Amino acid sequence: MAEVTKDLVIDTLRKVRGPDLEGDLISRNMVSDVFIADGKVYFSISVPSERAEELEPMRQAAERAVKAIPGVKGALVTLTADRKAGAAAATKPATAPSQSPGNSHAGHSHAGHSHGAQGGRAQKAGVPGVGAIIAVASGKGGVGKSTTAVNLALGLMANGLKVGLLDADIYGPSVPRLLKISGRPKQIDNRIIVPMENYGLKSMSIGYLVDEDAAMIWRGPMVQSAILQMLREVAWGELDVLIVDMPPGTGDAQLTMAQQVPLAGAVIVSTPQDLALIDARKGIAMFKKVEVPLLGIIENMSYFLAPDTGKRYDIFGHGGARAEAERIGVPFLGEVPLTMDIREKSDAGTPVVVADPNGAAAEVYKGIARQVWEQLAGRRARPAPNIVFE
Ligand SMILES: Nc1ncnc2c1ncn2[C@@H]1O[C@H](COP(=O)(O)OP(=O)(O)OP(=O)(O)O)[C@@H](O)[C@H]1O
Repeated sequence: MAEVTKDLVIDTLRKVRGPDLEGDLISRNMVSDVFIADGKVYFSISVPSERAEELEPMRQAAERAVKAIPGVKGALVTLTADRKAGAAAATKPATAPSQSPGNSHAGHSHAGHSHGAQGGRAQKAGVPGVGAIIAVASGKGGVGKSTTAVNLALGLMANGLKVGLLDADIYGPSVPRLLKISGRPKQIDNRIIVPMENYGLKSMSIGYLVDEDAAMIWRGPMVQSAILQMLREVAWGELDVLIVDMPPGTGDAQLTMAQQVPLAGAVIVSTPQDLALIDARKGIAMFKKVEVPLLGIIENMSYFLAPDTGKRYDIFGHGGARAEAERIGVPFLGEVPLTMDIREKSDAGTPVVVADPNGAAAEVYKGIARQVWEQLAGRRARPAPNIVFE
């Protein structure tokens, strides 16, 4: 079979329309460098950050077009925020005039810093047998939050801890697929649900309980009670840590959830681009509001790791999350590379940490898991401070 070349990919992308159906991706100069390794094609498309969501179909069209090239075994296309070359990630983002992470992006009331203190953590009872509950959140969808949550949970297990995973994404549960679990959980005493288990990881998800479309029509209060039930009426047993895969975004629903679940800490997943970082700041502001300690930021799809040579390429403006974490004084927990392996293994329901436990990606997740655990331990050793950053 003919070898797939960069020129061939570029020619194909000339046929993919640009935003507003004007021109094509190449003539509009929107495509990053194209990498090809082992028949798989990787590149990113620059878009104005405010149009990212709306341009998702364009990303999909590009991915489809490239996958259709004879000889192409796979394509991984991401959107990146439109940032002119030269605006190094390490410098303060020129597009973000906000003064502090807590103010301008939260979209909620700015009235006073004591907000949320009354509804604060003290009132929330823990879950018997569960040592610590940690939320994995992201400001926006599609940054790889669920993939990170699952591999982080398995990474904690690989470090010798007893771990559970609660999928709090009622409208788009991904844990059943990521852990390749189907069927319904058992009930004991007509009330307590036995968590489902695969790879030694106990998990609970709305996807185990109702048919796919059923939860879509639920309203706020039903969603909340479902979450609390999955948290409290499940026979988790003794766990060192329960990871909660939060729903994406930072709206009121997420805020309520962050308020109701007795969280010991939160981890924010972000991609390197400004676009996701702005959203990450919203996530940080949200946890600050409900006084949940921020354990740190994980940068996902941070750099591209070529599968054949193992060489690292910083094609996505890598480093944005680390710089942002440093700027606002939040721990930086680590960088996860963009690899076809992570995507394919996730999609097949065999997360890399179990599929290839000694591989490079698994080591990355295990390292991040150690960082998370250390952050948590560090915070517990100190007499619970209310304000955890700034
Ligand atoms: N480091 C990575 N390398 C390659 N692909 C990745 C990586 N992280 C996540 N992905 C892929 O990106 C896609 C989105 O990931 P995931 O579903 O975890 O995101 P999410 O933020 O939880 O999304 P949503 O908000 O829609 O639930 C998936 O196809 C996943 O396999």
